[in-house]
Amino acid sequence: MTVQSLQMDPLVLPVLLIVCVFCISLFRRNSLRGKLPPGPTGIPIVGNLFQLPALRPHPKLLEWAAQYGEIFYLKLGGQDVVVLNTAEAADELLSRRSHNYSSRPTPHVAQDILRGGMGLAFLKYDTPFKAVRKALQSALGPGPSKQLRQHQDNESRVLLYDMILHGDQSMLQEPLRGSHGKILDHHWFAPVRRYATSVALYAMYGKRVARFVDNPDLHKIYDIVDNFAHMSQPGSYLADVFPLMRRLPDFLAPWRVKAQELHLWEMGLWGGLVDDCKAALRNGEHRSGFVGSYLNSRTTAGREYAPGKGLTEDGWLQDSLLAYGAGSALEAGSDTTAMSIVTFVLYMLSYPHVLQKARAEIDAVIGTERMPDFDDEEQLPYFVACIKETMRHRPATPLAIAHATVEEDFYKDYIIPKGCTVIGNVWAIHRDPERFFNPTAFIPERFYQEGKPTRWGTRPVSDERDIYAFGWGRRFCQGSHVAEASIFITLSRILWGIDFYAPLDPKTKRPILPDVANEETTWSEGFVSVPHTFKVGFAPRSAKHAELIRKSFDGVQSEWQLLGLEGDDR
Ligand code: HEM
Repeated sequence: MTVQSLQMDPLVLPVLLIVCVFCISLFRRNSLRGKLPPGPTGIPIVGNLFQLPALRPHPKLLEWAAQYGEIFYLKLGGQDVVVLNTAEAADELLSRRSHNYSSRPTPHVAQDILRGGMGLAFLKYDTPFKAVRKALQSALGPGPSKQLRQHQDNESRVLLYDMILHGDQSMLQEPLRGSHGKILDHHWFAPVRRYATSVALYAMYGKRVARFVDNPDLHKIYDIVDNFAHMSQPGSYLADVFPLMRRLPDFLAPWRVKAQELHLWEMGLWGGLVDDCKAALRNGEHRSGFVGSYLNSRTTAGREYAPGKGLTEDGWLQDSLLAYGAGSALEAGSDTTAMSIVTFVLYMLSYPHVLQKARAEIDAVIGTERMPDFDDEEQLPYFVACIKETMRHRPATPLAIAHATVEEDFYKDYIIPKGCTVIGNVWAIHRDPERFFNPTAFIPERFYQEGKPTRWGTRPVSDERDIYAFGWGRRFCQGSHVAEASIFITLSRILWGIDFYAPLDPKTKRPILPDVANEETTWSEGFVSVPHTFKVGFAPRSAKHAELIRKSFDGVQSEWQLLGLEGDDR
């Protein structure tokens, strides 16, 4: 073909251009793939999707961490995924470069449809997210969260009373099912969950949970949490992984119709709680809690009426976004806290010599005339070390919540693509033998120095961190101050005042307990991995302890009355 003939054919130039663009993109893709972190080989189209158990991914990710080291790459359907397995790599990318690593991968069905695009935990890193996070900081930040402590103090007194009342019930009968078929109203997990939900409900809406047996409102909260956890699980919907499926019409996409229905059902609860705070404000009632005070400020700024799911022109959260912001915080704070308390009880029963040492410390500092208080924390370094070691050994969220990149980035020799899911592998980091001697053993002493207060070591600042149970950077758990205070006050008081014991095997006379090391039989699936129910009995440690617990429960009832809050109904 001559230059002359090329000039003559008008189609040649565009075809050449297309071929060039194709070659350049193929070359770029190949060179990019060459620089991706190493990882297991997948199969075409689905990549590694079927190699990773969707509901219990952390053991497999630990296995790959041992094989590939600090960073590895997976392809899950169309999604790039990078997994960070050392504290150094995760701190560098998720904390120090958090301007780029603070977005989220979006589970399409759970976030875009079920949550109407407003669920806080999966909001992209943009203006609405920043506005919600900033607003919530006024209730959950280090300073404001201290104002919640009086309430946590009171609710923990109710929890102690409930445990005494519960006695051996869990050991003597199989747990009765609650109204929605899942909540175990008469199992000892129920009063612990009540405590955690009540604290979060008060922090958000100035209300409390006064009963846990046959309480449909409480069950609805648990239903919403369960449902979201299930629907947001990777692998639940093909439409999450293959975007083309999102174009199917409704009659071929029943998941969309179902998620739309459930969105209305969720809004009934979260929107109703906001409406309730609005009504209280209009009636001139003082309501503590984030939503009440946010609405108060918004009204003063002339934005009383702000329907919608985004932000007003001057940056206030509109009603639906406010409803989901508060609702998401309540969800995030309920089961994580409750199950951290339950997990601690399981570990203390599994390691009686540790329980004995922690209790001896508490007894020596507190005595029998009063209960432990927040101010006692520095005097209880071994006990705090036990909490930390439990959170290290069994973090409630073994993979935290995945982050996502906003822009392409480089780490060492590797490229991290734009829009890549980035998992901070808490499970592998907490089991890194370079960091923790004999990591599978439960040894609170690793965090303990006699005579020195134990730092929590859970803060976002990388250099002061021991453990990563609350995640990283600009997505770091916003409720960590509330969570730590709850865990400290409830558990120090339980160890102080209550004897807890597992049933004994009639033949061996050994306690019947789930094995903490058995992943499948002891721990639930799901992104919050918690113990399956197990039997425990509770009794006051002495008549004196019992009297103090009962008196303080009565005292709290008077306080609820003074505060205009519902009294406990048992
Ligand atoms: C032991 C109890 C808790 C644990 C283990 C826990 C753990 C976590 C983790 C791992 C994350 C994700 C962090 C990341 O993306 O890097 C998170 C996010 C969050 N947590 Fe917690 N949490 C607990 C209690 C609470 C409480 C009590 C509240 C509030 C009352 C709360 C509110 C939140 C919120 C609002 C987020 C979402 C932050 C975002 O996406 O930007 N959490 N939590």
